[in-house]
Amino acid sequence: MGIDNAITLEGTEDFANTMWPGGNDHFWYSKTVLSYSTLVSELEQMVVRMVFESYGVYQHHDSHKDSTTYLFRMMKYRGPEKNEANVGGDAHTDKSFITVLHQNHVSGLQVKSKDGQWMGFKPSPSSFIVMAGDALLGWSNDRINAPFHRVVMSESEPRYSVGLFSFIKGRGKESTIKAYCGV
Ligand SMILES: O=C(O)CCC(=O)C(=O)O
Ligand SMILES: [Fe+2]
Repeated sequence: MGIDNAITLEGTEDFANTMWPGGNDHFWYSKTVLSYSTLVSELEQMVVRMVFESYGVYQHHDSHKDSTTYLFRMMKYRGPEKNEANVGGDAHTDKSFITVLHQNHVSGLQVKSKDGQWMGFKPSPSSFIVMAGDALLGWSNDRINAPFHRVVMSESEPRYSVGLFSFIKGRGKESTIKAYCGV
């Protein structure tokens, strides 16, 4: 399930109205998603500022920020039944510029290293995972890798995760690092 324009009240209310048509008690939901997405978008923006700064293109940061939109997604993965194949998620890279993931205490997310090893980790409910997506790979002219990742469920408890995905609206190659610096 995904919510477009997740850092605007219109976006979160649109979603709540679709999920609970005619209901008027879902305002708490829109407000909760809005405040979560807004806070996590500040983390995303801090990472973007660091990236722009480290490549010496900080002067382009404001226009990038103005054209950023956020998608919020909630996920639930149940534990596998006996002898059942993986019930998690297939390996993929994200289409986003940056993805910020947060989850409960049940492990399952694995990230593929550049040398092809799948790496799992012990999750912490007070940590966030920040990952580059395909749009950042393209923006950086292949300097920043968008890692393959997947969810492999082995525990019986359900795994809950939420993701905030940033996207750049309506921008093409004219706003990539190559266009800024020629490399
Ligand atoms: O559930 C997770 O932690 C990962 C989800 C994911 O990879 C995605 O939604 O693109
Ligand atoms: Fe993903």
